[in-house]
Amino acid sequence: MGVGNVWINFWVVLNQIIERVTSFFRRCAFNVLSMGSIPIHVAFIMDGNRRFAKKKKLAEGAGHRFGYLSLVSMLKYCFEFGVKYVTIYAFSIDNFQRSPEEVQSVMDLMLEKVELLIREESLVNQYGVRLHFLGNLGMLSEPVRKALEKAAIATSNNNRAVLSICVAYASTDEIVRAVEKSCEEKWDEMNLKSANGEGNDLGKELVMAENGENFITLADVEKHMYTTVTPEPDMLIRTSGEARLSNFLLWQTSSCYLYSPSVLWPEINFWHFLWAILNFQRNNLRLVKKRKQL
Ligand SMILES: CC(C)=CCC/C(C)=C/CC/C(C)=C/COP(=O)(O)OP(=O)(O)O
Repeated sequence: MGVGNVWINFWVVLNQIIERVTSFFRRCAFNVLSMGSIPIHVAFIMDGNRRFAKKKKLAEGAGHRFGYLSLVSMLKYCFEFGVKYVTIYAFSIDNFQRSPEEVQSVMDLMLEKVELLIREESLVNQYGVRLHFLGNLGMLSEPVRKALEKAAIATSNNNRAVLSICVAYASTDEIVRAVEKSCEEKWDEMNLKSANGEGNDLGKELVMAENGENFITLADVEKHMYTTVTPEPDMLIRTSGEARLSNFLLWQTSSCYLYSPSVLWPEINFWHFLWAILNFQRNNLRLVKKRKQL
């Protein structure tokens, strides 16, 4: 055996030992934290990828590639910790206004990684995660849309957790669409009543509308949101120190704990995640009370 091979074997074994030791410490830390409340649903705004590339003097696209690695680590920590739902802001409708090269580069990355995520041995299958894509998917190119549909179908039998990936997403777009659908549904219902000669009911509804009562209810709108498969997030982590929602889950986050560490997304690590959970646990009692009052 050459000296080169000895070194390679040494590195492989060393990395395995490091992974086992860190995994042991992770489990210890999780066991301690599990005594407190665990968020059921965590959402991420993965901010700071381009700034990371700039800081490290890398090509812009490299920032998003490193960002993907952080995403995989965060998913692993979430699912190891027992989080059941994770939602990520992968591409906003506003992001389409970036240069065509950048849009293409993120789309290529998404295509490549979604293919990886549905492989048999992937993290998604290891943790039994169903992939759910939400947003105005009609804005995507056909190959990307087809790849996302394929991934959703390939993971549809996984039932231990859900990863919702928001692509071509804007919360205001989601709300407008849900209100439109609710109105259409209501009009159809009224037309049916009128066709069945139930004029009285129809009359009552028109009087209600004239009196300023709601023509459609919160429940009507909620039924048409993209997020019906998940409960509301308990914690939203946005990296790079920004404490804004940037049109992400505006409807769903009224009593969600927002945590915004100053670290850039590709730099986020286990300790940031742990610290986020600790902060969540400190604030959760107050938020649970608030939710009950709503
Ligand atoms: C399979 C899959 C879902 C892959 C997703 C990969 C990934 C990390 C996408 C992030 C996309 C994005 C526009 C992030 C925001 O950072 P930014 O570009 O706005 O960076 P900045 O805040 O520094 O400008």
